[in-house]
Amino acid sequence: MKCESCKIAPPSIKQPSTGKKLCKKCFIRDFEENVHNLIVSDNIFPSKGEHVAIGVSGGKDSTVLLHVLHTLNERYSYGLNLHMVAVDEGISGYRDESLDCVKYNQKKYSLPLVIVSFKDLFSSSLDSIVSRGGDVVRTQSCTYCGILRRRALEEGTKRAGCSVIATGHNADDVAETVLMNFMRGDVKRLARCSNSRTGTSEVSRDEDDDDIEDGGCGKCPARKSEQQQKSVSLATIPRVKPFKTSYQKEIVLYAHFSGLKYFSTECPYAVTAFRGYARVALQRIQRFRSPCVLDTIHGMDTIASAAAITPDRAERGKKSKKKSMPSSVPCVFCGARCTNGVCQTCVIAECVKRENYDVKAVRKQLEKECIV
Ligand SMILES: Nc1ncnc2c1ncn2[C@@H]1O[C@H](COP(=O)(O)OP(=O)(O)OP(=O)(O)O)[C@@H](O)[C@H]1O
Repeated sequence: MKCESCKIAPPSIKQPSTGKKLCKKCFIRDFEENVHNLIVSDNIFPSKGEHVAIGVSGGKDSTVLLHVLHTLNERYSYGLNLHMVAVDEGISGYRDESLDCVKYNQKKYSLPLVIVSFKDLFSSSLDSIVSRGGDVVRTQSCTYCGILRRRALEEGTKRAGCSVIATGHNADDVAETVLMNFMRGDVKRLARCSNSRTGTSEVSRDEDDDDIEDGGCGKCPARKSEQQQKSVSLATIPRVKPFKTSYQKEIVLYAHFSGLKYFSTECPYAVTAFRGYARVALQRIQRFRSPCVLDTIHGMDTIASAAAITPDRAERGKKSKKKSMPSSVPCVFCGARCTNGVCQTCVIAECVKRENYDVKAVRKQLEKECIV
């Protein structure tokens, strides 16, 4: 039997997305070409010379992203200046080990690396936030972590002098997010969550997250300092997902065939959050209808673009603008756009600082103290 692509080498794998039997070399090339095609068709990196911060956790997705972007940047002369940004949340026995992989890859690719830690930014590691917050925080640790991590990733991006963040979110992640937002009836997030490039200045930060369990903007610092004031203009750092249409299974196979070194242990705080239900549902449906992941994404893209361009919808949008879209305002602490005057990241950072994990109560206090 011969590889269905080159018709020369024996096949090593049945490609999960197409069912084609491919040899190792053709599989790798095909994976890379698919990512390149998305980068070109979605104009993911519009400017040559752009400084791109790759969010690297040491896990499989971001390790493969680093390798593929490095490869494609050279092969197709994108002219990108690649940087690595890692967030140390302070999870002992987990993040410290995955950061070893990050450091190994930093040497391998000789790219600049910035590491930002929760301890540095929020004066507490995730371990101590969880141990001080008890069950209330433990059950929502992914939400706390996601919101603060996103803020940290942006701070790292700024420190690295980059204008865009690339993350390893893959097709499975994006399809799960579409389902989650759909099931929550969160139309605003739904309209954006399948975009391969997000984070524009018109969008309220509180509505512009993609991988956070329970909302939150991740865009603003905890305290309004002179240096952070300067960062306000960077509160709109765009984020790109070059793996938006790459299956998780193929990313793992790619890492294996390319001999990439990554950290694969599950985070000790991983809980069965809402995302878990969406994941299980998609996995079950995939057994009967294998393309359902990409179909969900493409379906969402089509609906989102149709909704944006239908003239009658635009007309209705104008008429009902005031009612349907609460206008976004700058957060009083950091200036990032939000809906209530204090963005969710500042609220969460304040919860950590005050050691009061009643998020609603802290929000109320902050609003009372800060919004006249
Ligand atoms: N600690 C971190 N530092 C820097 N970037 C991160 C970190 N954690 C996550 N990211 C970025 O966010 C993306 C999605 O992370 P998430 O934890 O949801 O997925 P994952 O499948 O575990 O990713 P990975 O396999 O890369 O760890 C990662 O691919 C990476 O680009």
